[in-house]
Amino acid sequence: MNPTASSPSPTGALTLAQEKQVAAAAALRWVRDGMLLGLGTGSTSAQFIMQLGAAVQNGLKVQGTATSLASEALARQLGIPLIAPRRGLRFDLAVDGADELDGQLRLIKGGGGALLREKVLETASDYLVVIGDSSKLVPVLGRFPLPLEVVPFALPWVLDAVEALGGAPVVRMAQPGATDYYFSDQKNLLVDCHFGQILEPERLAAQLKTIPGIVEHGLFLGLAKAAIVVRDGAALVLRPGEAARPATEFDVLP
Ligand SMILES: O=C(CO)[C@H](O)[C@H](O)COP(=O)(O)O
Repeated sequence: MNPTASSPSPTGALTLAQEKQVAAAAALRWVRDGMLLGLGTGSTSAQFIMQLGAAVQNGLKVQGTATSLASEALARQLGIPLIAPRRGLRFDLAVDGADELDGQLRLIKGGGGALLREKVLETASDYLVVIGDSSKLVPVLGRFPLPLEVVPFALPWVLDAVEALGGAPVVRMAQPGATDYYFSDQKNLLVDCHFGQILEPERLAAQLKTIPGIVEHGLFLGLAKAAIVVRDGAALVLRPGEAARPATEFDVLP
């Protein structure tokens, strides 16, 4: 699982919790009046939602839809206007964390259990920016186990199928050491799968799509248009095929 928020960052300058705040602040600069926003899930997204809430209290006019009940509750508590899913709804910008991202902005998501709503909402977004502390950018995906959202009835066969693909599946429990399962907001199970280094994420994603009972997998491929990660205490903007560059106050969405 991810390092804890109070862990020192690999670059040592800030704690990971402080890095999440820095990444969230850089993403907030991309938000403009009138935008419809997708709100992510997890500790980094919570930082973004809290900073967005403060901006809304200072007069920023946006509306959002959250990728989890937890993020929805946080946004509501902060006074961020929320919109329910409806036909034709598209978001100008979605801001979310990730468990891992590589240089092509391919992601593993779902450590917070919200991968299904995240994929739905981020597919309905014109622009997804991933925000992360310095632990999230990796050369090759796969150190973090790949989460799958699974219909409970299908669990035994999904476990067999994942093993047949060379994975080592672990059903997520409600708490470490608990005997009851973790359930998603949709009342499905989460299965965390160790595949070793995922050298061909597109191939694995296609294979997982053929397994009945897997509602969605945590590989997000071709969805993120940018990432904001923190290195040496500063936010860097990554875009596929471009050199990393410092985030600046002049950044706007392309
Ligand atoms: O995919 C997610 C939730 O389903 C999160 O974005 C991911 O787990 C990262 O979380 P955090 O920001 O707490 O490290």
